[in-house]
Amino acid sequence: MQVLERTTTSAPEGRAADVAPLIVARGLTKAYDTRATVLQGIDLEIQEGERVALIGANGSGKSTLLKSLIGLHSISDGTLSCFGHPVGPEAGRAQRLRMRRQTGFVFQKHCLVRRRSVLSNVIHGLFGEPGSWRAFSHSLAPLEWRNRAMQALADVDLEHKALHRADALSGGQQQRVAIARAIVRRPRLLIADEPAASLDPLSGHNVMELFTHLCRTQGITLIYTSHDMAHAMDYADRIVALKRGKVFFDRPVTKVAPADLKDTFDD
Ligand SMILES: Nc1ncnc2c1ncn2[C@@H]1O[C@H](COP(=O)(O)OP(=O)(O)OP(=O)(O)O)[C@@H](O)[C@H]1O
Repeated sequence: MQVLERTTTSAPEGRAADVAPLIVARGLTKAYDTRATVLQGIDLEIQEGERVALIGANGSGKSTLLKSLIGLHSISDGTLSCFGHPVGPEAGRAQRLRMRRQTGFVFQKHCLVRRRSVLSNVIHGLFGEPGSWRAFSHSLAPLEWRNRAMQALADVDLEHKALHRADALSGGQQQRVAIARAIVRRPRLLIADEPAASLDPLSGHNVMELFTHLCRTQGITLIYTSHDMAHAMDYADRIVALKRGKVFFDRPVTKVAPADLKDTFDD
């Protein structure tokens, strides 16, 4: 693939400084049950085009925050808006669907359908579009969806594997297929929960480089969690550190010192 060179991080070019944030959270609080509050009054604004790394110790609330920000988890208190609209029960079905269409998801376990072709797996990213049953297989999908999926595969440099079975690919290649599945909707926002955690160092590096490339070329906003501090420092514009469900620090990556990272993980 063409994106092996390590690049320096910078905000995407051409971003207007005065546009409304893509995500605004105020006093965001989340409790799964009455015994423990997992997120405690999070204030956060994320601008369009930013790459934001969420870091923190196990159980600090990174995944919960990631999923809450886009309405996959309900919040217990506070306010939250995404794409300029409120997230939560007050958002109607049409609005939730609109939000989903603008968001791509990548998780540590890519959950591809092993026996299906790579192309079909990418087309599965179009479930939720009108006529979704056609997204079941590439042979049912309209030409326009197949073309979009081939373009997404080209973006992750896997066009040549389109008709291979998903389980015939390496772990790193399968994660790139999962990224193609996430970007086939042409999302404004990509949410990635430990996207490189199950990959070897080189494949992990390639996946993070690929995110950087997609964000730069397609203007996608990226929010990802990582336990790998090199992945946080090298591929984000900004780091949000959580400690016991609160924001411990939130600053541009250029202003994060090694001591900040150490303090994040100290008890
Ligand atoms: N579905 C759930 N139901 C109940 N409690 C949950 C649920 N998901 C997470 N938790 C709890 O919320 C807390 C934060 O979990 P979360 O997965 O958000 O943390 P994390 O920082 O992503 O952790 P890790 O780095 O281990 O993935 C933990 O105490 C966890 O047990």
